[in-house]
Amino acid sequence: MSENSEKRVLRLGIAGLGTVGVGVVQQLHENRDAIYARAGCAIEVAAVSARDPGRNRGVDLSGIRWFADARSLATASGIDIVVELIGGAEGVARELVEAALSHGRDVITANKALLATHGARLARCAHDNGAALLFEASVAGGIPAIKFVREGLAADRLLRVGGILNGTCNYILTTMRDTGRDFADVLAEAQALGYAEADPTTDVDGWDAAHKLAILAALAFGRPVAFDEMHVEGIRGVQACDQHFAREMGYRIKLLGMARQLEDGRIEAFMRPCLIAQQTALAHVEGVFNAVVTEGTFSGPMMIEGRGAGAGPTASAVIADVIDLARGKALPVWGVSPQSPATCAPRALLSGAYYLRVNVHDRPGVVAEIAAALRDAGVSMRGLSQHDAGRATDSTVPLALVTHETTEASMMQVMTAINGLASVIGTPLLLKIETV
Ligand SMILES: NC(=O)C1=CN([C@@H]2O[C@H](COP(=O)(O)OP(=O)(O)OC[C@H]3O[C@@H](n4cnc5c(N)ncnc54)[C@H](OP(=O)(O)O)[C@@H]3O)[C@@H](O)[C@H]2O)C=CC1
Ligand SMILES: N[C@@H](CCO)C(=O)O
Repeated sequence: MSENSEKRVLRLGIAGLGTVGVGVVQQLHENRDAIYARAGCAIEVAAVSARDPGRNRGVDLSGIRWFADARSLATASGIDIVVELIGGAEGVARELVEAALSHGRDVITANKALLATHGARLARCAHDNGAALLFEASVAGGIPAIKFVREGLAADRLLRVGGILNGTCNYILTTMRDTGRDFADVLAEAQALGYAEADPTTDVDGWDAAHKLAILAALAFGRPVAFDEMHVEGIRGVQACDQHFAREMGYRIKLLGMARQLEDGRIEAFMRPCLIAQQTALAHVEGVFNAVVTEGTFSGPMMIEGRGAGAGPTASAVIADVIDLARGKALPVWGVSPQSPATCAPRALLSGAYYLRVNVHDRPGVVAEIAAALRDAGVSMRGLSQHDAGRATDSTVPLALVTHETTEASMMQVMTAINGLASVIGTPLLLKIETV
């Protein structure tokens, strides 16, 4: 941190001037007085970097040094904090963050992919070099999710952490339910509205939300999670009929992530579409909103909800980290000294009740075949529903059932058996019914 004779100034080097980077520059300008009062010093954008120096970004960058190579911000003079807002688990973002931390320079990032994938190594690097690594914006945009878990619940023993962590998916699922439209149709709308990327894979296949869950789990349980072992499923398999069945059965479909620590130290973690009871608070987190839920031994269940993306909310989280550093408040990355990653329990060990939807040829004996698959796996059915309204001109019809408590291993056996039936069309959809 620098001092001069007139006032203390904290100088930022911002890498990435897209949605979030420009939001940070704008908010630092528009909310200058309040930020000054809270930081106790002036915050100055001393340097920036992006790919295209010629692009008009709608903010005044005059007098700010431009770096063609973002990695130079790691060691350049006149910079107190590197703010990495490029994105991606590899490439320039990773190289910049590693170089800055190795140089003992504090880093703020919104990059959940980087933290979920390389968090263990980065935490060690920050620790070894006496640098801070802050990442409030990486989970759920404007919601202070990191501070909520790491600082607010520091005294508790958390039993689970999770939530609805992707606004694009929540928007698509909410709109499908409210309008009866199909996934592809609503995805196209989400892209036109700017919620989903042109390549929506990271969002709709669950990876963005899974990155965020990995970060929350690391904070909740004090050590990073082996991200490549986490069970991740997206929402592409959800059809309009599933929304219909879910409503009829008293549920809503949400892309939900949940992590729990098992007694043997392994982490049970999944990000997948789930059914949750429609009378719960989490079921009413709608549209682009996100929510983080925790359950602590001492604090009990809690939920915080808000905007999980966008320039304003995300920039506000980035600047909150800047203010923390200005106040001299930097904590260990995962709230405790660096630890080796925890392994994830295999998916088969999950248990609970399940929803299964199968598109079938509407002819005698089909239900008996499906019931036999459940019987053979030792799964007890709680209810079954079929609607003629869903019957297609080719006499195929969706059929949905819910089970009593069972194991994921048994449901995987059911899925294998059902997939082999001649009467089944397409891929059946299996959703966990999650108690929240
Ligand atoms: N958008 C959101 O709502 C949220 C985003 N985040 C995270 O924030 C980060 C930034 O996201 P967002 O602002 O949306 O991303 P954008 O795609 O809008 O912006 C990325 C920026 O990085 C710059 N960039 C790309 N490659 C390089 C490079 N090699 N060297 C220097 N600059 C480069 C781009 O330059 P140029 O403009 O010249 O192309 C652009 O300015 C990501 O980690 C994202 O996951 C987190 C929460 C919410
Ligand atoms: N693409 C994310 C926002 C960035 O984390 C979402 O839709 O929630």
